[in-house]
Amino acid sequence: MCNGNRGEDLAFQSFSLLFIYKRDRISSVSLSIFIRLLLCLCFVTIIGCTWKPRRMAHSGVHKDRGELRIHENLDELGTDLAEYIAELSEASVKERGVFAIAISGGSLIGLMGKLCEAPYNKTVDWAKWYVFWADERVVAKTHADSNYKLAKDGLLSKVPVVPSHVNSINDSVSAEEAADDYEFHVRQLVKTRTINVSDISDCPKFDLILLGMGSDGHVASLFPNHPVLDEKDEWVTFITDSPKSPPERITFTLPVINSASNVVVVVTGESKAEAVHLAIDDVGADCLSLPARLVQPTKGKLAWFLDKLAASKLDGSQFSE
Ligand SMILES: O=C(O)[C@H](O)[C@@H](O)[C@H](O)[C@H](O)COP(=O)(O)O
Repeated sequence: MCNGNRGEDLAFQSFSLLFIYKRDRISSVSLSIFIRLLLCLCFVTIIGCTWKPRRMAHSGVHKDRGELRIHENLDELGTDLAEYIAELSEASVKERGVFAIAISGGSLIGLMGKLCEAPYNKTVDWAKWYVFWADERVVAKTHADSNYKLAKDGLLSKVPVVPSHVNSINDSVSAEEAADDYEFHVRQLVKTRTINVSDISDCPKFDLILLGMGSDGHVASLFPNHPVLDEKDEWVTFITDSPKSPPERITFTLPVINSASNVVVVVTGESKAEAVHLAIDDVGADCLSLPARLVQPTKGKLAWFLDKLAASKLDGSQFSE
């Protein structure tokens, strides 16, 4: 019972006890034991009234589109996402001694914010993190459109990552040169196994690639019907005609995304519900051009972190608890 009645009951019990003590002269020892028990009862009652279990609105495994983690609200999604990333980090550091994570831009960074709070700001082995971008806008790193600036301001400046482990793009060259330069840099870190390598495709095998998704189903800077979706050899490519501003970007290609050990797609809001439905449910051939539909890790694990609004058009019959 978590309401005022409990408080009244406790007050009545305490008063009754004091009355009996005076009348029957109960020993002060028994009285102090009883009062301690009463205080413990109060504490347990208060905890019982305030503790909220971390509730996931729904979780399940889609028959071939990975794990769905659907949340009531952004706060709960952020808590679950932080825990998920922390667990992947711990497992990777244990296995490989490092955690190579590639992030995207957009609302994803804000939803990662709980990693900057207790306990993760202290429990995550941040010194073992190597941070990369799954896509980046070709603008100065100080520009408001920069994904590096977004992540630095919203996450990296608040946790003790090693600055030299933060791998941003060369922002002083053209989009094509920035893509070539970034790919060369990734190749060097694959050689040292800071980034793992896929035993199937020789692609870099990031421990985790975090993606957002647009309402058109784009992920990273891979947009619908764009030729870069067919890029099979390069690890990092570039576009100069992004339908989402700014126009010039570099991006991981699908072979790199699908070689990752873990891919997480974080999508929130009703405006994305149709794209989520097309990216996850079996809706026939017309969804195959959707970039998010083409995210299908070869051996890695795919997980979707959704709020209820983004998940509102999903066909629940296609996934099991
Ligand atoms: O550089 C970018 O623009 C992002 O990497 C992009 O892929 C983003 O993740 C999606 O557009 C979703 O963005 P929102 O979550 O902000 O809608």
